Order: sequence, then C-alpha cells, then structure tokens
Amino acid sequence: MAGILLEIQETVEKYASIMAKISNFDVEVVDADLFRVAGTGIFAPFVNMDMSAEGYAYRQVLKTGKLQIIYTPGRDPICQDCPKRHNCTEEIEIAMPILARGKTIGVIGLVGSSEWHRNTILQDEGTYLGLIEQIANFIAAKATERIDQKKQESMLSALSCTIDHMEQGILILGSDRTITLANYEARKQLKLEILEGSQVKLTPTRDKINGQSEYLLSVAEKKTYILGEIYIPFKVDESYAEVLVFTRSKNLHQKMYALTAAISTGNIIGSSEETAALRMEIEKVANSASTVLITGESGTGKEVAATAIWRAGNRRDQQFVALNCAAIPESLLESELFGYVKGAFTGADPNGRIGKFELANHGIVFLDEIGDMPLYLQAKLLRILQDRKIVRIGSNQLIPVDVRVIAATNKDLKSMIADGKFREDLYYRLNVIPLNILPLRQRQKDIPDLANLFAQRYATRFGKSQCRIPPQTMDALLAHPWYGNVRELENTIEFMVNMSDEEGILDLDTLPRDFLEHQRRAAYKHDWSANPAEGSLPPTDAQTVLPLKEVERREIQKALQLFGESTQGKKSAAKSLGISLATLYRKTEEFSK
Ligand SMILES: Nc1ncnc2c1ncn2[C@@H]1O[C@H](COP(=O)(O)OP(=O)(O)OP(=O)(O)O)[C@@H](O)[C@H]1O
Repeated sequence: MAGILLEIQETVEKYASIMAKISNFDVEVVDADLFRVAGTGIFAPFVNMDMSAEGYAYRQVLKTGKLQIIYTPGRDPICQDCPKRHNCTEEIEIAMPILARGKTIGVIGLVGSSEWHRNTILQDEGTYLGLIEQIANFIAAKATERIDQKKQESMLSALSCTIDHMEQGILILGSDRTITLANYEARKQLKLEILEGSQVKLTPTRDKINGQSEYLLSVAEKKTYILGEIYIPFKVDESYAEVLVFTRSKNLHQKMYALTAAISTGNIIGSSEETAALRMEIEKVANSASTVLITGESGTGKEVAATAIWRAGNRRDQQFVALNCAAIPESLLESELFGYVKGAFTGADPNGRIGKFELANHGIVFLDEIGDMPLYLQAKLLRILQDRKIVRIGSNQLIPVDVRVIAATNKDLKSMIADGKFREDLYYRLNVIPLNILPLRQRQKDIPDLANLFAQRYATRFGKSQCRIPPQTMDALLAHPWYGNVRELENTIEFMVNMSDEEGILDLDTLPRDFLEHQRRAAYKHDWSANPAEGSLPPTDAQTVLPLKEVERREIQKALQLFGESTQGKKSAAKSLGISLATLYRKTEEFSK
C-alpha cells in the first residue's frame, strides 16, 4: 500500500486545500514513507519532497496509528531529536493518521504558526479535531477505493494470464452470445486470430463424452465440434453472461489415446526387389481413399507398411489409429471401435467414450488381425464401410466419418470364409487394394539391411558407440529361416548387441542359443543327407520329430516359465518368441482349450 496516496495525489491536494480554506491553517499530507504528497501555505513549495529527515511527530503517528496534538512545538518531547527544534516556527500542530484497510497509509497535519492559531485550537479543539478527522476519512475512502481497484486489476490480470495458459479453450459470452473474451487456446483451437465481437451459435448434439456435452460451435462461418460445458457466472454485466470451457472434439481424442502413430517410422527398409516393389506399390496407393488389405506372416512388417501408406498419403497430417482386434476382449471391441455415450451399458465409463473411428476422422484406422473380428462386428464394419457413418453405442445419432480403413491379417481369410468364420462380402470390401508382404526368408537381400539397421539402433540405445556384424555372422543370419520374420531378426540382434564385447563386434558366439541349436541341427541334417553311409546320425533328440504345434506349445510354455505370467513377463516372452503379445494371448488361449 506504500505510495497509494501519491497515486491519488490530485484528490489529496484537493482535500488539503479545502481543509486549509475552512480552517485558515496550513495543511500538509505525508504518506507512509514520509513523502509530502500535498501542502498548502508555507508547505506548498515543498510538495513532492522527502520528509524523512524531519517530521518527527508524523513518524510517531505512522508508528502508533494514533492522533498527536503538539501544543508546544520545539519543546514537546516528540521534538527532542528534531534538528530544527530550537528555531521552530510552529505554534501548534495536529497530526491525524489516515487509516485504510486497518493500516496507517499517511498523516494529515494541521499546522498553526501564530498565537491566533494556537488560541483558536485551544478554544475549540473538538471542532477542529472533528474536521481534520473527516478530511482524513475522505482521503482514506478514496485511497481504499484505489486499493480495491488495484486489487481487482491484479486479479483480472492474473486471471487473464491463467486462462491464456489453460489447455482448454475459454469463451466469455455476452447474453446475446457475442464473444467478450477468448483465451489463447480458444483462438488456436478455432483457428481464428480475433474472436472478440463475433457471435457464436452452439447446437448441442445431445451426446456426452467424458462428462462433457458435445456441441457444434459455429463462429465466423466456421463450424467445429467441441466438447465442453457452459457455466453461468454471477451476472453483473450483460457482456459476461456465460463462460464456455471447451476442447475441440479432436483435441480431446488426441489426449484420450496414446496414439500408436509414433510407433514406427514408416520407413520400409530393405534392398530386395520385393521390398522395392512394395515401396512403389505403397507410393501408388497412398493418396487413394480405398480400403487396403495387408496380408503376410506375423512380424513381416504389416503395421510398418500401413504406417508407410499413411505417411506417404494425403492423410498424413491426420490421425493414424491402430486397433488390434485380437488383443481386445470381444465384449469391448465394439465400444473401442464405435465409442459409446453416457449410460450406454453397465460397467462402461459413466461419461461415455469416443471410438477409434471417430478418433480417426479424416485419417486412417488400422485394423490389425482383422481375422479375429467376431462375425457380428464384421457385419457392422461392412455397414460402416458402405455408409461411412457410425453410431455410438447407446445413441441414435448417425455420425458421418471420413476414414480410410487399412486392415491386416496373417490368417488365410479365404479358408476362413470357407469355414464360415469370415464374411465374404466384407473380405471383398476390404480387399480393394491387396498388399502381400513376403516372409523374410523369401526376400533374403533385406536381411543385411535390416540386421545392420537394428544393430545400429540397439547400439545407440544401449550406449555402445557402434556394433559391427562380421561376414561369418551375416552368413549365419542369411541362412536362418526366420519364421518370426523381421520381429525375430530384430529381437535376435537386440540380444546380440547385449552380448557383444566393448568393441561391439557381433561374433557368432553372441547369437542366441536357440539360434545356434537350429544351425547345428541344420548342419547335421545336411551332412547326413549328403553322405548317409559315412555321416554320423543326428543325436537322438534331433531324430525325434514333433508336430509343429507341439513345438510351438512347448516353446511358449518354456518362455512363460522363464519370464513369468505377469503382463511384463508375457511381453518379454512374446518378444523372445518373436511374436506379438496379441499372438501370444491367442495361442495360449488356443492351447488351453
Ligand atoms: N521393412 C522394415 N523396416 C524396418 N523395420 C521393420 C520392417 N519390417 C518390420 N519391421 C520391424 O519389425 C517389427 C514387426 O513389424 P510389424 O509389427 O509391422 O509386423 P506385423 O506384420 O504387423 O506383425 P503382427 O502380424 O505380429 O502384428 C517391428 O518392430 C517393425 O518395426
């Protein structure tokens, strides 16, 4: 509050001069720093001057907050330290505190320098005290007003700073829905530089998501779907009738899901002719809106191809939303795909949720392991692909969606159709652009490229300056069948980088044990079949042939025993087996039947 009297100096001067005129005394006003803010008569030339070297009576009043009447200036004990006390010209002085919000913000002094002044006060002290107190109150009232105004200004500036840093858009609307104030986020989300003064129209869609109502917001001929709430503040002014706090539906979607878009670079590595052809095909189909069906064994890079289509196409700035149909329980798949509104079913998030199709509006939905989609959902998906509209569970509203669907599977959908497990009509809808990714063993030229890429990637990740694959190791990698495809190769190289010495050379002995075992068996087989008469037979266990399913079951069991059945354990088991987590779940379920 220091300096407040200076801020209302004009008013203080006015009251000081009124007081002087009424009383015929000289009047001065000092603030809490003993700075003279106003002065009449003998004090007039010394306004705006620092009085801290004098003003002993005022100092006392400021300290105690109490009135002081000095009947014998110069001789009064209060003046004992004053350097001018021996030649003091004053005859009498009244020093009244100016109090605002419980604090002494200054002092008003009534100073008489003649016998007449002294007698006048002595005769009618009460009247003069009443008068000076009244003037002190007037000044205090004005100062309080200014203090409150300053507080409000600070509060407004703090509020406006806060709302400008909020993640949600905020519009303060007048009673005619004209925007009085918009925060930075509102301007950003609505992509408009100036919003103030524009009228908004809010049409509720009647859906609620995450506890917030959805509206179609129209402003300056722009229409945007938003999720938000309208709050009605205590109304003192027509321009501040409503507060709309909102998020563009899409923005919310982006936060609701940790998008899978970032998982892959979309770079398809490999110098084989087959991979070069795949890259060209992707370039060709990237801008189309037609559905793509990617087939290929597990781990061949179907998701990599899907993201490459997204990145190369005109939807690259929109969402790429991936959903693994095998990894999500059947009962939840529908709501994951289409979302649901408030109260749609028991056990659901009470606030509703947006589905992947809406989330990916204008972008791409990648439906991995489409062969695992239950038949009734296949019918729904077919309808969406035909009508391009979705309905959230529990709602009647048809929501148009512009989504490109890319589906992928490692299953033989044709035989599934024959078994009645996959809809033929959906198959043809999906298979508009078919892309087949060959197993790694059929595009061997990619192996060195991928192996070097992964060696570099994991060397960097594990803080090794470099990793090199010597020719004999590369030969072994080239000879391996890679049933787990690129994923298995990646996991193998990760293991090898871990095993490598300081020089980062991925020798043969850095290869995983299973890998070497496989190579050894292949070598025995080769020797024996090349020269059965003299060649040694493979050891007994190598002679026992197990059905592939059994081998798979045992290896899965082994991996789960090794890594444990926790989610993390399963993740590591899947990694070591060179299959996805979803495939691991599917297979364990299969084996438990
Ligand atoms: N051409 C490639 N270039 C770089 N990395 C690749 C390539 N192909 C596959 N990968 C890597 O291999 C791993 C498996 O790829 P991806 O997940 O795309 O296979 P998928 O065929 O979709 O597997 P699944 O059928 O099990 O879902 C990923 O880590 C991916 O980054």
